[in-house]
Amino acid sequence: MMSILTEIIAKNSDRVKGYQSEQLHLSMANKAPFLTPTAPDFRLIAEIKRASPSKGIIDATVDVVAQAKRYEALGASAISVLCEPYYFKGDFSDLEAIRAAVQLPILCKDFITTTAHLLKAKSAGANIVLLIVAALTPTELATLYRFARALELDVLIEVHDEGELAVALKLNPRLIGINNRNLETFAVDLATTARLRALIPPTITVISESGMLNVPDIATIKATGVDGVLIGEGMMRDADALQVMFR
Ligand SMILES: O=C(O)c1ccccc1NCC(=O)[C@H](O)[C@H](O)COP(=O)(O)O
Repeated sequence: MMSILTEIIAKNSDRVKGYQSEQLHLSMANKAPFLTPTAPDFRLIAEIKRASPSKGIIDATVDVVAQAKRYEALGASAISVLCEPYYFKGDFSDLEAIRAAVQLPILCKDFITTTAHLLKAKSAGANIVLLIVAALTPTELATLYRFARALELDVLIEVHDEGELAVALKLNPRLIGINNRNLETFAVDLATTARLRALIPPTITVISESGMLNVPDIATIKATGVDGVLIGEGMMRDADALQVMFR
């Protein structure tokens, strides 16, 4: 059976190939870095997510700029924008519109497998990109990581288990994301964060990703000592209920 990651990457291959021939305007400096010494102890990366493979439609008609401004007002440290169109109903135009409207760092949430895709993310205004260990060979990951860093992008390297974490740590990264969602079964296990967090040196900023829907979920994750959380569905459904954890 094809894994969902393989399926998503295959479905997007024509879109991604198109980035190789796009004329892009690149502004090199990262004017909104995520990894700053003044960052709060516990950060929120709030995600804009119309739909997902695990949940279907979440909010197909969301005003992405209004939602981003809401996240900024309630204390988010960064905004994650899904740019994948087929499974998440996102688009790079969302990222560009949000970039024009808010000052916060923006994470380009996409399934990046090529350097042209990194250039596309940079030119759209992203400050952070996601690289998923499970979607890349170690050599591809290293190449894309170095290319992204040369573009002055922060890189969130996403891991799901100890094996992927060992691959990520070889890059001496500054930022690691622990995904609580098993991408084969879509099952969420928040204990994944506690297990893997204990294996990551304290110099690395660690973000727990996925499956936090309410304040007790976030409190459970905060108690593991991670530096922040990335929340999509929970923020789309009831941002006001969760903001108490980030004030
Ligand atoms: O969310 C999914 O169903 C999903 C399925 C397959 C690959 C990736 C997927 N999600 C991408 C993400 O990383 C999440 O959007 C992000 O961690 C936020 O998750 P959540 O708070 O559970 O919406």
